[in-house]
Amino acid sequence: MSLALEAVSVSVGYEGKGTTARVVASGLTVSLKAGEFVCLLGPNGVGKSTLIRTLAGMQKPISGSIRIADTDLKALSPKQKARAVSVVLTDSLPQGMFDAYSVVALGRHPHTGWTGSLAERDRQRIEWALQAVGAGGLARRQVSELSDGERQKIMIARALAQETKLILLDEPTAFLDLPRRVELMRTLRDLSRNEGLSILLSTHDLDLALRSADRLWLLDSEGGLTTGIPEELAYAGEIANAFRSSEVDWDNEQGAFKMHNRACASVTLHGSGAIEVWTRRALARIGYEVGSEKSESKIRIQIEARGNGFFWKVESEEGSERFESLHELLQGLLGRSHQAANGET
Ligand SMILES: Nc1ncnc2c1ncn2[C@@H]1O[C@H](COP(=O)(O)OP(=O)(O)OP(=O)(O)O)[C@@H](O)[C@H]1O
Repeated sequence: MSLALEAVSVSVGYEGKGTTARVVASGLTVSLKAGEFVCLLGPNGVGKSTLIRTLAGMQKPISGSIRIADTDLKALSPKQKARAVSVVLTDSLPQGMFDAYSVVALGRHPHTGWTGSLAERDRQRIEWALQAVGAGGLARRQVSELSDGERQKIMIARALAQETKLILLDEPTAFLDLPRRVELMRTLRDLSRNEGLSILLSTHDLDLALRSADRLWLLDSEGGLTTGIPEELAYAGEIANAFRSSEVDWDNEQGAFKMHNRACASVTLHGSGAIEVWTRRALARIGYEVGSEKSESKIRIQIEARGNGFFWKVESEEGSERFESLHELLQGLLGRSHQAANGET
């Protein structure tokens, strides 16, 4: 399969004052296949934006070579580059007195003549790009009057209007609410599959990336880059390593980070279905660890069905208590913790 993008031994960073460069990440050898949808993940400040800007030819690599569709990036003229790769940066949302259609039309620049006048084909592509990101209704609105999320969509439509086979996006979901983030990821993934576009996007949305990317590029705080399919990287503990922190633990069964458990007591929990899941989460939130049946926990919580709802029975050395709601259960347990902390019996 041909490669849409290939980086060999690339170091990225910034020219320092004098001769020393500030290297952010080095020795990066990585590629993006045609039609592949890849998410770039990594903790704050590891160099995701720097890498995206470098791969897009907006800043020079400190060393190494970058090829786009088998051509050295350095050999491309600005117009050839604009036909080969489009970029969406979060810090470049459009301002000013333009309507959204005009901003998307700017994406046609590499395809129009020197007058910039739009042919029928250009107009069709602009319409298609607006529809593809669900922004058809925004076309005649002034960009200065759009929300950040709406302007983000317009910038993505502009990149689509540019009609490149390679699209690089830096945190395109940053301003979107959860349903819009899911929609956008799905749209981009479908575009890569249906239109054969190669898409690389950086994101902090780990869960969405795990669920939608064909492959992940994982940049760690030592500047190392690990790539692989999401499930293999998660299972092998690579994601946990890249985001290691004293505040969170990676839960390999849930495929998510959870807050580091500073458990004040252990309980056993008996129940099933969604109510069991949410009871478990509520207990974890107030610092109770749910142990297995074999654990030495002295508190046993049983969830029982009652009519359309549930009640919670708590058995311990102090006797048995019944709580009519999850809220009451938590109040009861917090009362116990408080008494224990004050040495009361
Ligand atoms: N113009 C610049 N000049 C010098 N250093 C910079 C410049 N821009 C960014 N940096 C530094 O480069 C490093 C990587 O920054 P970058 O923005 O690429 O990280 P990131 O992974 O995208 O972070 P985040 O997840 O917070 O967006 C940081 O230490 C940052 O301070």
